[in-house]
Amino acid sequence: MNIIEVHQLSKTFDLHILHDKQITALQHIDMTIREGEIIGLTGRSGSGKSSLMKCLYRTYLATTGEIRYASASGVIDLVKADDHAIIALRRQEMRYCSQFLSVIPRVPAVDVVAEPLLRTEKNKEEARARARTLLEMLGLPSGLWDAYPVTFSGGEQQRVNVARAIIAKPRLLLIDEPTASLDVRTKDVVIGLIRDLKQHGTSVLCISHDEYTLSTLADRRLHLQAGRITPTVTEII
Ligand SMILES: Nc1ncnc2c1ncn2[C@@H]1O[C@H](COP(=O)(O)OP(=O)(O)OP(=O)(O)O)[C@@H](O)[C@H]1O
Repeated sequence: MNIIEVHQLSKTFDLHILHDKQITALQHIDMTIREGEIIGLTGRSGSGKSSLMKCLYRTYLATTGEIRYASASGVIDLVKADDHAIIALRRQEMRYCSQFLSVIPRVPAVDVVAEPLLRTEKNKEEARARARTLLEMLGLPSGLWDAYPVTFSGGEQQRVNVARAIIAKPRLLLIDEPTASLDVRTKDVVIGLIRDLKQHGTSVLCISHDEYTLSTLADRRLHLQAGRITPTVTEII
């Protein structure tokens, strides 16, 4: 069964400060994601990968088209759904993990990671224990677990970000460059954790430029070129 069906999705930005110049980021996108499928999303810089992901997460509102999402409680069009429905989906079943951690001031790493569980789970200590397990698997030194991620290195922040994205086992995970700036061992851990999610039924759309990650993780690839999905990869990425 498809968890996502995208029909004729386009996204155009109107740049008011540039005298209403228009930038077309996505054009007539048709795509599907099956339950438990991992899709690798590739394409050159500026080809529209992040815009597509943000349209699926509704950070960006698509200009035209339809995104049918088979939620746990029925099919919903993510383009037309009201904001309350989108917020509920984000809390319960969809997660977007950008390349960069948006750091929450004065919240220790373990709570940043556990936060998606802390909202719902009664047993807060169990949620924190799960967060510590993930941080340990990802090789974040234990001395940093209670520190604030604002001062962490890029790779350390990325581990926190990935752990936070997967801790609540979302139904749909949109993840941008999860293995960039990680060493090979940690890369393998991230790949293993995302594969575990797939076993649990999670569908994943993963932007990556890393051939190792794509070849070991993705069931299928979609390639974007100037805002369109191309049937085959025709350019060097
Ligand atoms: N908020 C925005 N306002 C205006 N233009 C935007 C906005 N977001 C993206 N764009 C434009 O849309 C096009 C696609 O950008 P997008 O970030 O989706 O590409 P990308 O493939 O993710 O690139 P990268 O690999 O460099 O992250 C670019 O021309 C970009 O300038």
